[in-house]
Amino acid sequence: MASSLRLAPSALRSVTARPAVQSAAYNSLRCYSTAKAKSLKETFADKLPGEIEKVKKLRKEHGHKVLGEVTLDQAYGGARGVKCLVWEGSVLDPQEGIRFRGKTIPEIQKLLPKAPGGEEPLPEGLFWLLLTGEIPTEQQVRDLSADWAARSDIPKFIEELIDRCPSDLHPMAQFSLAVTALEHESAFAKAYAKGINKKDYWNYTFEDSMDVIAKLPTIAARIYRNVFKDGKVAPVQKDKDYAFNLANQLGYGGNGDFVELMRLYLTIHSDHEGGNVSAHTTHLVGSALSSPMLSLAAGLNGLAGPLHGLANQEVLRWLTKMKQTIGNDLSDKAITDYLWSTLKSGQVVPGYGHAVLRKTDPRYVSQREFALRKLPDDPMFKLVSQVYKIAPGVLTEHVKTKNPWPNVDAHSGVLLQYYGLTESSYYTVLFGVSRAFGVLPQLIIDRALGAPIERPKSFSTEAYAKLVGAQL
Ligand SMILES: CC(=O)SCCNC(=O)CCNC(=O)[C@H](O)C(C)(C)COP(=O)(O)OP(=O)(O)OC[C@H]1O[C@@H](n2cnc3c(N)ncnc32)[C@H](O)[C@@H]1OP(=O)(O)O
Ligand SMILES: O=C([O-])CC(=O)C(=O)O
Repeated sequence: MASSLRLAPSALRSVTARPAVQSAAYNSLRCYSTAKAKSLKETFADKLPGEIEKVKKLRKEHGHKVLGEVTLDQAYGGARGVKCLVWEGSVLDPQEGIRFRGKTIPEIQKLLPKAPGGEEPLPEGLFWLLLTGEIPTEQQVRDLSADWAARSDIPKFIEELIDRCPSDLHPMAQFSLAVTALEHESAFAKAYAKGINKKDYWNYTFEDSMDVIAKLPTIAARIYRNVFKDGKVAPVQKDKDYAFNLANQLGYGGNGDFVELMRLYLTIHSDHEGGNVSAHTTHLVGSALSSPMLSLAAGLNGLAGPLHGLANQEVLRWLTKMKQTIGNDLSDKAITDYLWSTLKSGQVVPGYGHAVLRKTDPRYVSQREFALRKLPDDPMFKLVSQVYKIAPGVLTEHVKTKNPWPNVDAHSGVLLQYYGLTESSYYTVLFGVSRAFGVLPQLIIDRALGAPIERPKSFSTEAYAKLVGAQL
């Protein structure tokens, strides 16, 4: 691995050449500052040789050390706790929650650049942080907004593909279809077909990742406007930030609080280390050198499952049904009874529990704080707060659940519905836009570090029995 990790001179040279798509709009936005800031690609390329050396040294000196043992229960139990993935952007502590490159959510809320007059961090800054480990300057973030806006056009055939989807095809299926179809634009796939040196993989992965992220708001908004509104999508405003454009294309750009919510939402839903279904899938599919488009689409298909990202849709539906059942009676007893009726019918309480977390998710906390500031009197927020008071006790009494506390999905829907985005079947698409900000930086890093094809070992039950000395 060691020698294959060195960066080809061609890859280093090409980082300074901006892709043609950045052109006019990009240059017009340079008015934010006259001095040229180092671009994201240059920053990453500068750091790369050091990162490669770091991993090389670590593996050379400690590669033989044992990280832990794997029990038979872990093999049957969804590989919970097995240490076998590398993920640079974030690490999840069961008690404390997520840290992005070592920084907590309150810290990144403080440190990352904001939009003029805004309070929430810009997701552009988070993407920069996840890829490079550095906090970008305001100008670097503005340049990134401009770069993405300049790359945002989607091919006509993808517009038509989305338009031809039946309106009762789930928005996540439409989203995944459109992202898969972006394969047509993949610089990585085209270069690979021609034949490229493996040391150049990251360069094409970077360009594809930037293109995909840039196009997601237009794709996501087209799905929303087709399924739920008049089918018309506003053009991307090239001088505005990413979250503003997403909000505006959805049809909510006139509400500054919703735009701020999108900035927070896209930032906090991005990354949750490498083992969750969407991150792991994107990484796994990418390890076969499938393009970033195909890898992300695979991850989105995983995010669309109800135990993962679709839980945000399930939470709002569950809360709405609860409201229909208990009406205005938000007493402890009414909520307790409803929770037990869900559990006794063999269903999960959506938005509660987690495979790793053992405390309230800090992403839940940051959304709750937003709600306390912006919508303290909203009836659905009051219901969410009351469930937060009661559910952990009920789930503890139920015994089964290892974590009785709420996760990110327990709070996101209530914020969206407050601003009029009530179509819960759409919610996971927004999660998917954000998740691209977490999984694509790692895909670039994977290719830059020469990560191999992923292939863990499996056994049949008979073979495991033999391995542990059991008679079946
Ligand atoms: C962005 C995200 O993906 S965050 C997670 C979103 N998903 C949800 O909110 C759905 C509800 N929660 C769950 O289903 C689970 O807590 C998961 C999928 C998140 C984690 O699953 P696990 O790591 O297997 O949880 P855990 O070890 O606590 O599960 C033990 C048992 O408790 C049950 N359990 C866990 N959470 C809940 C819950 N919220 N309601 C009822 N039962 C639960 C499990 O189904 C399992 O039951 P089983 O033994 O009959 O199979
Ligand atoms: O970490 C997990 O398993 C699920 C989760 O919260 C996420 O992916 O955001």
